Amino acid sequence: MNRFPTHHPCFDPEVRHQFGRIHLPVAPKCNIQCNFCNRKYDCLNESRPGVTSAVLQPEQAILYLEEVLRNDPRITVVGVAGPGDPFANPKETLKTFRLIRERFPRLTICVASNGLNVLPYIQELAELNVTHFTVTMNAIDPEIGAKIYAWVRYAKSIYRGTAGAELLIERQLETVRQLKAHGFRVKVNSILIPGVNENEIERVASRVAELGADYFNCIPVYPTAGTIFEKVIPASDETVNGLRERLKQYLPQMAHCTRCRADAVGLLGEGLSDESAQLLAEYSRKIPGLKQDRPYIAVASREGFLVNLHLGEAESLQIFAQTAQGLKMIETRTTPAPGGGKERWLKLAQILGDCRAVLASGAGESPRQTLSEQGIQVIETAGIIEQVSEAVFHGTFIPAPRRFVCGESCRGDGLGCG
Ligand SMILES: C[S@@+](CC[C@H](N)C(=O)[O-])C[C@H]1O[C@@H](n2cnc3c(N)ncnc32)[C@H](O)[C@@H]1O
Ligand code: SF4
Ligand code: SF4
Repeated sequence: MNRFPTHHPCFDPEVRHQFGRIHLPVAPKCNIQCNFCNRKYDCLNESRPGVTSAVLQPEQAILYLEEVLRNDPRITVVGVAGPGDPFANPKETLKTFRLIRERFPRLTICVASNGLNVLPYIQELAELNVTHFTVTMNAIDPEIGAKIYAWVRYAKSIYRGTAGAELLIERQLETVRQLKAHGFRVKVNSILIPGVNENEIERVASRVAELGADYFNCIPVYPTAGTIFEKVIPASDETVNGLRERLKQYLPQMAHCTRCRADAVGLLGEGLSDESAQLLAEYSRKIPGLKQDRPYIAVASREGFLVNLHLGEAESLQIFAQTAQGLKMIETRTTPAPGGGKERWLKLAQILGDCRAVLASGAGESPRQTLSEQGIQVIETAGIIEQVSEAVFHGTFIPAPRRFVCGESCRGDGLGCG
């Protein structure tokens, strides 16, 4: 397969007014904390990296992609750029790429990462014909890196200061080297933070050029509320242009980056239109793989009015059907006793063989996966049974209020507040 398809509006500036890209926001978590980044999900009015109006599951992302591609033939590239890091969410990212390849064998796929956890996946990415890769590198010197990265989480440990920066930088450099060895087109983003790394960017450009990188994107920092660098004054256009002129001796320079949202759609510069935002919201509530031929849904409830029990806590589930007269409770079914690992969920799948979904206020990864393999979708939701069940019978769900994920939107270290 051709490893260098054209028509990437970021890598090939000459096509940027004809061809567009879509970012699929399937990667919410991050494994580092950059002191300029604040990943807030739900703001429609802010157009900056790290923002998305919804997060999609891979299966939802494919349905959404199909609809966008049907309506916008300018889109030739699909990418994952957060809102966190694609390889802090490797399962979701790779599943999304696999589904894209099954459905759209010729579409150009790109991905943007901080480079910390890419190495284990490079071979698979190459096999999936992911062709364009962006690595963000803001320093070569760990002392400077320590001013930019609050923490780095790697192999379940947290590293801070120069130790964290050193680990990250080493892996970023090795990532660029191996990506090139596997034939990717590699762009390096470097965020210019005045007073912190303005003298470092040239070192980054020169090192990654030695490793074979193709393209360099020096991006002025976007001062973002809630971050350590929220008050930093970005470099002037004149300074950025002057720096890019100097950097040309190492690599071709990208000068048309529009610092996109994690859910951007269309030509560069087109953030997220109201219609696209609506579509994204709609698909983020769709339930893929719902077996409509199964008549019932099961509900975990304490009292039979609200969905308010975790699946693992429910000693019994109430079974509902949709009838001409509205929602009707058919019966109650006892669930298998706790313990027994996957066996417990396989038994539950048998008990719920005529159900298309089970609604609970929460569920672990194991029941989700086991039940879904048996054709029963586990849906985390909350609220009045009649309302949420109605939505599920129509193929959509009402999400439970988002739970706080440590380190995701605060500046914490991902280890808890205690
Ligand atoms: C949100 S990140 C997601 C992908 C990945 N985590 C990464 O860092 O490359 C996408 C790009 O946005 C950049 N970015 C995030 N916050 C920024 C800010 N406040 N100003 C400028 N660029 C920013 C990142 O450095 C990265 O190059
Ligand atoms: S790597 Fe940095 S810029 Fe990218 S999402 Fe994580 S914190 Fe934000
Ligand atoms: S942020 Fe820059 S490099 Fe990334 S998609 Fe937008 S224009 Fe392209």
